[in-house]
Amino acid sequence: MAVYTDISEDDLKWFLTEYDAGTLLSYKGIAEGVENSNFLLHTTKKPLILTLYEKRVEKADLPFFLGLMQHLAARGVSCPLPLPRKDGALLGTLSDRPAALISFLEGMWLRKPEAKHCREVGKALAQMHIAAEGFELKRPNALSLEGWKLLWDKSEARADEVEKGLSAEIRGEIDFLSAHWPKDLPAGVIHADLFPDNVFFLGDELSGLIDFYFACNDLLAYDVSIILNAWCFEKDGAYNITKGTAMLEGYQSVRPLNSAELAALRVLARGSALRFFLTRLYDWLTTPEGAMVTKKDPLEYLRKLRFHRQVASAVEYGLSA
Ligand SMILES: Nc1ncnc2c1ncn2[C@@H]1O[C@H](COP(=O)(O)OP(=O)(O)O)[C@@H](O)[C@H]1O
Ligand SMILES: N[C@@H](CCOP(=O)(O)O)C(=O)O
Repeated sequence: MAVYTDISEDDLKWFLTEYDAGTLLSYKGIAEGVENSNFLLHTTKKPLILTLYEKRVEKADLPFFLGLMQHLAARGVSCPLPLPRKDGALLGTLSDRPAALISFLEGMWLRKPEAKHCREVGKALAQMHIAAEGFELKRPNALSLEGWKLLWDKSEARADEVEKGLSAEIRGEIDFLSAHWPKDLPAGVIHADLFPDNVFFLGDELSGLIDFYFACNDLLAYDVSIILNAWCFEKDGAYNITKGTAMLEGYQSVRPLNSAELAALRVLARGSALRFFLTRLYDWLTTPEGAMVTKKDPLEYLRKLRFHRQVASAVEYGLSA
C-alpha cells in the first residue's frame, strides 16, 4: 500500500481549481507502489492520477521526470502525460507535498508474465531508449556505485540480522563491482525500474510504461540487466532462459546490443541485483511495523545476485546465436 499522505476533499477541490481538469466526482488512494502517494481521480473530464511525491524523490528532480514523460509521449512512447496547470507549471503543492496530475493509462500489470510479454517489454525498453535521445535535461543515477555504498553504510551494521555472513558477502560484492564496473558503453536515459508493476498490458498487448521516478542517465545495457532481473526469474528463484531469450530478442529487434554491452551484461546484472537488494534491505530494516506499505523481500535479489555470480557468459541469459 502506498498512500503515505492523506488529502482532504476540500484541499483537493482547491488544488483542482488550478487546472482545467473538470469538477471532482470521486477520488481514492491506490494501494500499489512503494515510493509516492497515488490517487485515482474521476472528474467531469478524463480520469487522472494524482501523485504526491514523498521521501525518496528529490523535488529538484521532478522537472526531469515530468519533462521526460512529456518528451517520450511526444515521440510515441505510451506513458503518462503530466497535465499542466492553468499557469503552465507541471507541479503544484497539496498536503505540503509537491504534487502533479498525470494522465490515466488503461491496462493492468501482469502477475504472471510469459515469454511473449517479456519480448514486448524488451522492445518497449529499446524504443524508450531511442525515443529519449535528445531529451535535454540530465540526471545522474543516484543509485549506482556511489549510491550503493551510501546505502550499504546505513545497513551494514544490521545486515547479519537478515542472513548470517551477509555483511562480508556484500562488502566483497561492492569491491568487485567497483573494480569491474564498465565505463565506455552506450549511455542515455534509462527507466531504471521497469518491473512488471510498471508495465501495463491490455490483453497481450503492451499498453504503456509508468513510474519514471528512478529514470536517469546511465548505461543503456544496465537497464537491460534490470529487466532481465525483474522479469526472467521464476518464483522458485530459477532463471527462465526462454523469457531471457524473448526479452533480449525483443530489445535487439529495435536496438542491437554491441559486443562490449553483451560482454558486460553479467557484471551489469550483478550490479542491478545488488541495487534492488540494497534498497529493499534498507527499507526492510527501517520501515516501521504497521506502516501502510508492503515491504519487498531483499533476499529475492540476493538469490539473483548469487545466480549472476556463477554465470560464465552472457549466452546463459538466453542470447540467440
Ligand atoms: N498513469 C497511470 N495510469 C494508471 N494507473 C497508474 C498510473 N500511475 C500510477 N498508477 C497506479 O498507481 C500504482 C502505483 O504507481 P507507481 O508510479 O508505481 O507508484 P510508486 O512510484 O509509488 O511506486 C500503479 O501500480 C498503478 O496501479
Ligand atoms: N521495483 C522496486 C521497488 C520500487 O517500486 P515501484 O512500485 O516504484 O516500482 C523493487 O521491486 O524493489
